[in-house]
Amino acid sequence: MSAGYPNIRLRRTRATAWSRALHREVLVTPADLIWPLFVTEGHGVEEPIGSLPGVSRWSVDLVAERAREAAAAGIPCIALFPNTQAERRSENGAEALNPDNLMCRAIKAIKDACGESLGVLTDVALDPYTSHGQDGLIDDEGYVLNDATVDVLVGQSLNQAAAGADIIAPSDMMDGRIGAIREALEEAGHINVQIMAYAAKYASAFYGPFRDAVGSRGLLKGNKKTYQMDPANADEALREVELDIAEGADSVMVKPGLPYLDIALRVKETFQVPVFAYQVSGEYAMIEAAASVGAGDRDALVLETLLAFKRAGCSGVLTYHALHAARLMGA
Ligand SMILES: NCc1[nH]cc(CCC(=O)O)c1CC(=O)O
Ligand SMILES: [Mg+2]
Repeated sequence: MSAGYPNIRLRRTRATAWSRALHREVLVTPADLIWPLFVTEGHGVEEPIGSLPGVSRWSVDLVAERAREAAAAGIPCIALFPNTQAERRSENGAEALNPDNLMCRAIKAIKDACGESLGVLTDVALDPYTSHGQDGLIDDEGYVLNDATVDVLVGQSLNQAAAGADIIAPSDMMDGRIGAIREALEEAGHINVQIMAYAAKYASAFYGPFRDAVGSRGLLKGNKKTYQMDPANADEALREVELDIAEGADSVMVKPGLPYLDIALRVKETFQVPVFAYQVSGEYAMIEAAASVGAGDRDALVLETLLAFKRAGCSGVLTYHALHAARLMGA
């Protein structure tokens, strides 16, 4: 008698819906989702973003409404990104340090609206504030300066924490910024403000629509390859993660998402820390484009990709589909 077929038939457990449900290895629920939201000036303003169909920038009053909807749908956390007006952008991104900037006003409005029912994650990097669209301070050749940038990022982080941010998420990829930010938060008494490090962030072609959303695409000359990672590298991602954990990160992120699932899995298996993936703007646009030409069912595509992140060991996913997905799961 053979040890395999026909005694072993892997199709047995797949034969019925109840059995498939019983044997499912991972689940994705609304509690796995972080919803990125774009903020713009004004009152009662919604600005659709052309390259991100279905995603808009919202004025502070309306972003607080979106946040309430997220909490009601069971989403635990939102992520905020500001579209800073051109006249408030500058060479050194000083608006990032303004305690009354768009970001800080949005944080306060959301915390007022939602209190402890919703976490607010804030992006730390200078690209929404610089006139050149780079994430840091640049020298005469346009090279992004590491240590001088870290000093500004520390100030930006303290500014966001003072406004009420729950999770500081540095997306700049400067060396040493997690340790510097952690130390400053501790000194300022923000001992329970978390840091989610964009630890393994790649110089990716999938960020285009995001740069439209924050208004930096037209400003950016060149690329971000001197600080974001080379898509060819995986071992290097583990070194990035190891350092950020040692410097005090509470959780780490891999970005983009689906094309880098191998990185997420290796990080999880190597370090056993909370790992998040950012399913970025270009990935969202790809799913929307596929669905719009009938190449796949939108809802099924969305849910399948979210499940893939859970299978790869992620604690959660930043996705522009979050509210829609949470409602699908609740249905
Ligand atoms: N600090 C920049 C930043 N923070 C989040 C994203 C991309 C997110 C997305 O594409 O959805 C980017 C783009 C970039 O590095 O140019
Ligand atoms: Mg690093």
